[in-house]
Amino acid sequence: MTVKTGLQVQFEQQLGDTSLAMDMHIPAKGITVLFGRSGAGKTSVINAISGLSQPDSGVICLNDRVLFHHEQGVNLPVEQRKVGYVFQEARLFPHYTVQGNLRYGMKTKHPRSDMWQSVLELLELEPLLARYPTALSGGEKQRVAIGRALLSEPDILLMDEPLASLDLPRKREVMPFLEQLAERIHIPIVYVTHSLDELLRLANYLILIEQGRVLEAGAVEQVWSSETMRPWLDMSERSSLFSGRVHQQWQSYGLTELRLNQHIPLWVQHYAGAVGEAVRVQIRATDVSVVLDKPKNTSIRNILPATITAIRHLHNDHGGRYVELTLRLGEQCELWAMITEWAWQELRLTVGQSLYAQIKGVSMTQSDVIHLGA
Ligand SMILES: Nc1ncnc2c1ncn2[C@@H]1O[C@H](COP(=O)(O)OP(=O)(O)OP(=O)(O)O)[C@@H](O)[C@H]1O
Repeated sequence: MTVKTGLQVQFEQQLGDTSLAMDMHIPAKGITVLFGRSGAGKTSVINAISGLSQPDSGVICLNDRVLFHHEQGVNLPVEQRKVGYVFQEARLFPHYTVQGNLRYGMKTKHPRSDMWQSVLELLELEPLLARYPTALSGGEKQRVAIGRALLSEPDILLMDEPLASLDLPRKREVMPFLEQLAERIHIPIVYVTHSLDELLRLANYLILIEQGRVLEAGAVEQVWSSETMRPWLDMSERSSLFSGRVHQQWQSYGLTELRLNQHIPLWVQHYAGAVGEAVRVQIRATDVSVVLDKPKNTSIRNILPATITAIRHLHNDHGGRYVELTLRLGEQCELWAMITEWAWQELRLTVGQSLYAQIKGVSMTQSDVIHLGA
């Protein structure tokens, strides 16, 4: 195996009746989400990386450090792997204050003050330092657990469903801190989740796992639109993901113009971001319609030239019939539109046909635009 930066994971492991055969590369920076059904093998990957379990064969390398190499007999113990681990439950020591919990995992009792300070600031922990865990909310506990993991100065951060035990308001409270992590912490972050919402908000890179194997891996926008993702998304959730940037603000109308994949303009409801800020945009297939001739005098603000690249007939359990169109907007830029069978038939749509995609600016709200970085 050639040494690349980031994490190389290739191993086989028999766990009860399950045979795992994992092979993946995790980028050196950003959040990599491991996604898949219960029992697919996500936690087993985390355990193999951290050293909590030992594969039967294979190699695990973090940058140029070998953590596990079956043939060479290398199997670094957990404490030498420089791994930060955040579990579903915060697992704080109840008899220590937040400050005591944070100091617990630190290598030196007198850490570099800039490190201590930046973790406190990143996770807004300063006001909590004197409290005991019993006086913290679930979300606050998780922020302390993340802080404790970061203060151990790890080379990689592993997070196994860190929001799963929190209710929705607490999840929303912690999510912005997690979004910040990818921008501010320059180590690989591996994040296990079942939640599509967490995946959409946090993943830079996505690895789909099924029955102990990697089904698909790549940039989240690319994996999201792959066939492998289809079983996860019911019709109302079918959507396209784009990376883009804030291009201009039109304050008097409360609108923001984004540019998708650098050049495709998209007006959305006001998004509070600076010009140039990187964003991810989710466009639901049910919010996209098509028209053969460029419309005039229309209320719709986004009218984009497109070509049909695929047509798929779908039906739901309630007898509803739909047609899903894949529309090419530009190089590596595909948009889905969901229309009725009736419209498909009347417009005589065919693959290769040129037309216009229409997206109502008012249907694109703050929650569809996700901050990615400056
Ligand atoms: N120690 C073990 N002994 C026997 N089987 C195991 C052991 N650990 C895990 N397994 C099995 O290996 C498979 C993968 O488990 P793993 O916990 O990695 O899945 P997962 O994708 O993380 O699931 P979940 O999302 O439910 O946590 C499962 O079928 C599980 O039952």
